[in-house]
Amino acid sequence: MRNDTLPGAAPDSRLPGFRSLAPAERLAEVSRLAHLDEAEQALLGQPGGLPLTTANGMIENVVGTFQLPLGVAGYFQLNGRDVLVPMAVEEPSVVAAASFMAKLVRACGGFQTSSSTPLMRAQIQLIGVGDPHGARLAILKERQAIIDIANSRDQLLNQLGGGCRDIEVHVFPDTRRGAMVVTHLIVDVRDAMGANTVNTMAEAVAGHIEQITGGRVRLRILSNLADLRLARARVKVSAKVLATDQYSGEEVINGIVDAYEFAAVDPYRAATHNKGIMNGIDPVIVATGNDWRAVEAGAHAYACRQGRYTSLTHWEIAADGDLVGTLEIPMPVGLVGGATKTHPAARAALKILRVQSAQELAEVAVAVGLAQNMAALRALATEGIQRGHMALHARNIALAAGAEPAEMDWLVQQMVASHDVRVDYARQLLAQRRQG
Ligand SMILES: CC(C)(COP(=O)([O-])OP(=O)([O-])OC[C@H]1O[C@@H](n2cnc3c(N)ncnc32)[C@H](O)[C@@H]1OP(=O)([O-])[O-])[C@@H](O)C(=O)NCCC(=O)NCCSC(=O)C[C@@](C)(O)CC(=O)[O-]
Ligand SMILES: NC(=O)C1=CN([C@@H]2O[C@H](COP(=O)(O)OP(=O)(O)OC[C@H]3O[C@@H](n4cnc5c(N)ncnc54)[C@H](OP(=O)(O)O)[C@@H]3O)[C@@H](O)[C@H]2O)C=CC1
Repeated sequence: MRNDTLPGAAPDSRLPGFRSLAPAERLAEVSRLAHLDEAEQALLGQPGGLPLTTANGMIENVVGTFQLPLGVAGYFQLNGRDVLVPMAVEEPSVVAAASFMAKLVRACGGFQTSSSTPLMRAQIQLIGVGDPHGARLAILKERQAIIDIANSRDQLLNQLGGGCRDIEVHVFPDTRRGAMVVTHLIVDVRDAMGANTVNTMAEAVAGHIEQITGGRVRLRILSNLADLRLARARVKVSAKVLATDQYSGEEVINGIVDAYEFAAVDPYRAATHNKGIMNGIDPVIVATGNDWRAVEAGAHAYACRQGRYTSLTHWEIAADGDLVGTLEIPMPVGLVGGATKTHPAARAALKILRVQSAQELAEVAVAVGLAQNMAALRALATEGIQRGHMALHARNIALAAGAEPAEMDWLVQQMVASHDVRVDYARQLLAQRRQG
């Protein structure tokens, strides 16, 4: 049984004083809270968290490793459970925004999350049949035989309670290359992302499908539109909690719902709105060694499922006046396979998250995506994105302008106070200071 009340767990989402610590002190604090051992702590503290020998085994033609900052967002509350969220990302204000929303949402009961069974689809493309609808029924008649062949390829997955569960057959009678009959294997991949698992099964059943139909199989590959593997998060936030110094809670709620409606009707806005959601999701996917291209592809394809690109979130006003936000998207992530097992920092990130199944990880990612969208809409619908974002971006600008560590805080304060966060202005300030 997991201990859901960590020693040192904050009564709210703040990690008191955390942001003013040095990185090594923050790591020591997270290690204490997440029970990281000395080896894990040393690994996260070293550049990139990835030894070159391991990197060399992961991809081809390795010449080095590429590093990203790893931050930790304050405690998210998911179904009553406290979760520290590691986020690997290059963009300023993302970790701050996630932490901020974790704090606001906690005051209203936290995130409610759920997820479907981890079902992935593999597609087997069949061509060269004159009677595609007849071929479809012939394949469906062999449903159990096809499932059995698929399952014969992964005994371990079967033992773990997963495996091929069903098939679907889709007919495209009229493509420019003639009729196509596409068989889907529906596979419960348990705690794997599942691409390799289902691809192996798709290749295994191809010969049988050719025998049944007399056609020719071409592609045998998973679909990244993982619409049967959904993770969901919901928040309900009161006007009181959302109010700012300048805007009442009701104004903030109406602003967020207007912003949502804009994204719901206009694909130009929806692309940016959904990018804001992925600002939360991708850093969790990257930190845990998962395939962010697969998650991105699935999310954007899902956003188009009604024939037009639209918002992935929904924002509504409940009967009691509270703001209700929901997000339901494909979340093909794993705890085994891919880099999740080989990248040592990814293993440490999973330990910080204390997730025990791919479904739990999927639920965390979707909650952080919803939080990130809420933070962006709250800022956009009120004072605008630039003040909060640029104040944090100012550190990047100061670095780009060549500030030394001792000059950093001073330079950031100067730029933020004058509402002018630009490299040339930063250089000018530095030159003036250095001239005395
Ligand atoms: C940036 C904030 C949070 C400032 O928010 P604020 O109210 O100006 O700052 P604050 O100092 O009063 O802090 C409020 C809380 O934010 C967190 N926080 C604040 N600073 C830090 C920090 N340094 N380190 C860690 N946590 C921080 C922390 O939780 C803090 O609470 P406290 O701990 O003080 O009780 C807010 O303005 C915000 O949420 N803005 C949105 C930022 C955002 O969305 N960034 C993404 C980049 S823009 C983009 O790519 C997407 C977009 C916008 O185009 C998507 C779209 O269009 O929909
Ligand atoms: N279009 C795409 O998105 C594509 C992505 N990929 C890549 O595929 C990789 C992910 O593939 P994936 O299949 O997850 O990786 P793996 O094949 O490495 O891992 C899955 C295997 O792990 C074993 N396993 C052990 N424990 C479990 C468990 N609890 N639950 C489930 N399986 C378990 C299973 O059996 P056994 O040990 O018997 O194999 C399973 O087949 C990623 O690197 C991704 O980038 C590849 C091709 C295309």
